[in-house]
Amino acid sequence: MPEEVSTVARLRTSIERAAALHRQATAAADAAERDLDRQCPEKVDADAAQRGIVADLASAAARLVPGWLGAPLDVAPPAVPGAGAQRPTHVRIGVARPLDDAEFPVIVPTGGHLAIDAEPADDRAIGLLRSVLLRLVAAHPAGTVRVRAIDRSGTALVAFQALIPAGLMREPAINDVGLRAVLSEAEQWVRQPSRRYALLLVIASLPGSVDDSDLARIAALAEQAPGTGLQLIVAGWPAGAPPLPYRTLVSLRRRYPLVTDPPGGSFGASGSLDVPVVPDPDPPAAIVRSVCERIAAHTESGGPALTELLPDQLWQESSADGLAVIIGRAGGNPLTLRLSDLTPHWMVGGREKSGKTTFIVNVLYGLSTRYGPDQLTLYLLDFSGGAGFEEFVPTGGEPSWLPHARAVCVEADRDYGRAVLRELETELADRAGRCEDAGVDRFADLRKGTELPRIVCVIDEFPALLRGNDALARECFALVESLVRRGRSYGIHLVLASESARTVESLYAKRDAGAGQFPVRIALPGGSDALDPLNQAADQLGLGEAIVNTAGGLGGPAGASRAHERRVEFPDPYAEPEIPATVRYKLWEKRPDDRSPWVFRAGTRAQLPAVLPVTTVRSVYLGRRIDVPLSLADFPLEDTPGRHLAVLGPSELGADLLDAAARSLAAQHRPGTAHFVIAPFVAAVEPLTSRLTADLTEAGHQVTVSTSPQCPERDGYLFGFGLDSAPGQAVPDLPDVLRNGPKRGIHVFGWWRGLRRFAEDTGGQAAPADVAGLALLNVPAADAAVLLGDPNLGWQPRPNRALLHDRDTGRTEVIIPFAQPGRPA
Ligand SMILES: Nc1ncnc2c1ncn2[C@@H]1O[C@H](COP(=O)(O)OP(=O)(O)OP(=O)(O)O)[C@@H](O)[C@H]1O
Repeated sequence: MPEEVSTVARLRTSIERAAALHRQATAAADAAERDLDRQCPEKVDADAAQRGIVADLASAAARLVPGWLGAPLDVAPPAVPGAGAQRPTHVRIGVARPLDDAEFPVIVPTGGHLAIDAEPADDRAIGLLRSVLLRLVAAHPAGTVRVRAIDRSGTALVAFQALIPAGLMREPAINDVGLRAVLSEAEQWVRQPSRRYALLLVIASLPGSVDDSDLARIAALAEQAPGTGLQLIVAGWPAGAPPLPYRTLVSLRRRYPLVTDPPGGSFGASGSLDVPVVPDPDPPAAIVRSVCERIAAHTESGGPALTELLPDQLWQESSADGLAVIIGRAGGNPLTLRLSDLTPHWMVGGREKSGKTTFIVNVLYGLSTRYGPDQLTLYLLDFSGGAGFEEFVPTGGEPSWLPHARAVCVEADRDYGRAVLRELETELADRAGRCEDAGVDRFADLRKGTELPRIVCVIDEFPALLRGNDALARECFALVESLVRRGRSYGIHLVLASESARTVESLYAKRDAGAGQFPVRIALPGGSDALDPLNQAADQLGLGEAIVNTAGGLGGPAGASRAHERRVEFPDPYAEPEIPATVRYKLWEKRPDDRSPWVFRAGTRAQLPAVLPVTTVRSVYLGRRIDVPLSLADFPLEDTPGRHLAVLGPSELGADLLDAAARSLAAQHRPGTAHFVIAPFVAAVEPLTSRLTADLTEAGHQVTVSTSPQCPERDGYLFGFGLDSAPGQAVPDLPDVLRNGPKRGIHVFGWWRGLRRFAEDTGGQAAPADVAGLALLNVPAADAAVLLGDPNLGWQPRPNRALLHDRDTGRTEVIIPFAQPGRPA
């Protein structure tokens, strides 16, 4: 709302300025006439004064309509078309001649519309329309204006045709179907205007079948246009229809052309400009064609492309003193931004779909082409819910990856985010130790004696990681704060992006963190909160534009030049998707080794790998730990009392966990050296236990299936599926087996769907002493806290996660449990 108000206010100011010029002209002409009427002896002087005023008006107008906007169009072109740096605010429509030999330009604001009203056969209307269109097309910075036209004849705009292949204009609509398509597009524009482009809706003539509802839609567009970059230029508006809102009318129906007040302004009491007006003539078609061809050529090579951000040769730079990357174009030139001691971390803000991921992806291509993997390591975490970094990891159809990437979190999970932050903190401590040993305190100095890559960790939508007040959020917060504060000295850099960058304020609100740690702020559309609250530089950005501020987001005095702040245009790398695809492939081909990044997808099931580690003490493998390399979550089977595992919770993953445990043990035994006793107490698990039995038997193991299971005397494993359904006591002497089994090589693995039966079967206690391993699936939080004797446990059951507790080591961790192949995620 405030934006609309200020747009309307600006519109009004510029209109009033134009109106004031005209009022002065009228007043001057009136004064001159009065002087003449009085047959004043000073008539000659009055004429001179009047000419002086007209000359002043002409030069004032010239300032508002420089170059193409105001110059006569039938002579040599006034300037290179499309080279303007600013959007036009006014455009000339003709000249006013208060005296036969003195004239000044008549100009109208581009924030309002232009309606031209003439007899059907009067060619002056279409000539004026073409003249205004030409001026606007030529004066806008190349490629920043789009033209949509409606022209029943289909021929009025042929001279502008070169704009069509350049994507700046479409074939004019010639009938009501085309008209409605154009109106729909303009309505969409008004709802979601681009700040990068202006839209000219040119109506050279309306189709004969146009009806009142079409006219109402056009009028509504005119009404809603101010502030959106949409301007209507309309010839042949039906005489009986209500006037278009916000328009200046040039009426050519009368003997003398009449120009009405511009919207929001007034020439005087009559409501029109009371001096003779000569509308601009039709511009020569050759000039129109040449302007459009040049604009089209500019446009094709106009917007920045990904290739502009990339070096000619891969991996030529050293990161010892910092990382540098071209992020886009500012004022037509490439703009380089650094991750270094002075600008260690960047913060990127922008509303949903403002191009944050695109901006970051550009930066990643720029960095990874300049620096080799020995100079740069990347950690990429996407909490935005998109698939932002998917292209950097192997996928089904595309085996390549970014060789610099160590970990890529495609579907975010706070546990994995914390794992990455912990790894970075460990790395930071290691580097700090190395610096101390070497007696240096800058990364650049440490690098003199050793090869060590700089690390860039990108966290898209980082507030998702820090939000909340649970232990995990607090730990992440502390880790980010530590990395922000100390990373610069050890070559560790953060790029944090968010829709609401304010979250980060709390990071540096703490005195010791210091706002200076985030000197680089990058505000995309809607990303003003990445800047200082008083800095409005990002209020008017379009897609593909950003404000880059290297002074912590601070603006400066109004009107002062800001050396620390640039407006940047950055490319859409997917505009030509084969370019990033080729770059990725080249980088991958040049990879120094075959280690692909660790890829984390929160919802993806984990499966028992075919090859397991060889260890002195046998372990069961139950899932993946949520650490950076997603290491195996194991439960070692020492021979001490209680080395058994209880899987708890009704989730069907309970059976899968026992299955993984059995298979992992089978893989560690030579055939014939272990006895597996399988006890399926619930019908639903029988397909699974049948497959398991068959596979273990095929591998040469001794397998007994029974619902009245007996424990082997030595070296055997009992797997009870759904023990809570077992009639009476499922396993004779279970408490004794639990206590004394392990020293005979006997271990029990049981899945109880309810906690009470588990307690009864294992000794009647809430936290049985003789089962050291607990894997909790969907066990309610309160029960879990009691079971583990930890009121601050904070375990919340969730899909595809289990809580693994080893009473003997005291370790409790969230794991991704192994699931049966084909188990839906
Ligand atoms: N420079 C650009 N030129 C043209 N289109 C662009 C440009 N940058 C981004 N876009 C387009 O804008 C859309 C949104 O971009 P992107 O996904 O990068 O935004 P985002 O802010 O990361 O979104 P989200 O809020 O989902 O995280 C995409 O369709 C993208 O192609």
